[in-house]
Amino acid sequence: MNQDDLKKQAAEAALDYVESGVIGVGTGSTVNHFIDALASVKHRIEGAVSSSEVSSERLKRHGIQVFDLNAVGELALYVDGADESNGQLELIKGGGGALTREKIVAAASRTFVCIADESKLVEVLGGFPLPVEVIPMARSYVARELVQLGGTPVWREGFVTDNGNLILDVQNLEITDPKGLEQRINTIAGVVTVGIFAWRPADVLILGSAQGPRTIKP
Ligand SMILES: O=C[C@H](O)[C@H](O)[C@H](O)COP(=O)(O)O
Repeated sequence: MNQDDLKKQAAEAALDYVESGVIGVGTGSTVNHFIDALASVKHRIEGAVSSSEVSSERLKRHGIQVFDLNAVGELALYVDGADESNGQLELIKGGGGALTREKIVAAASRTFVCIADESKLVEVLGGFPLPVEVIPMARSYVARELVQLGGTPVWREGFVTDNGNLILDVQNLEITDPKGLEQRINTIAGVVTVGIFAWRPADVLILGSAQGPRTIKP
């Protein structure tokens, strides 16, 4: 099985968590499989809140209604992918640049089910360059501050987030204290969101593997 098959396997296993009402839907290639699978059970739900324009378009193409988060209350379920997860289900997210809306929808949801292929499970976060969304005028300042923290920020040139901001991908970080670093980077002026999800980790991690889907809870 290739990596994409494993993503699809994890995505389809997440359908077990879909009950009713409006559900939260994330962004990325694994979530694209989830959206396609969701279409087969769309009669169960009222619709979805989405974390990106790309996912909204895909949901609508399947005839799934997309709601504004402000128009619905707390969401029972959020399904999204990740770039890395540790055993506590603390995550790095934002490889697709959707981290800010993802963090908002995850925060507004009771249960966050993360779907990924098994290569995303790591001992220590930081092998994947950490995405940080920044206000455009703060790009150089924030980059200098991230260097002070021991990282090597690289501007994702040409990429603009759904919120009109920029992304710095921070290499060479060994994230031994995810909550501490999430908080620290959030205090840098000009940072909109850091892609560490430690204060709001996933509740369930479904990993696609050659042996079938594996579910991990912290
Ligand atoms: O901004 C993008 C998201 O955080 C994605 O969930 C993450 O990058 C994982 O993407 P994929 O499922 O394509 O590996």
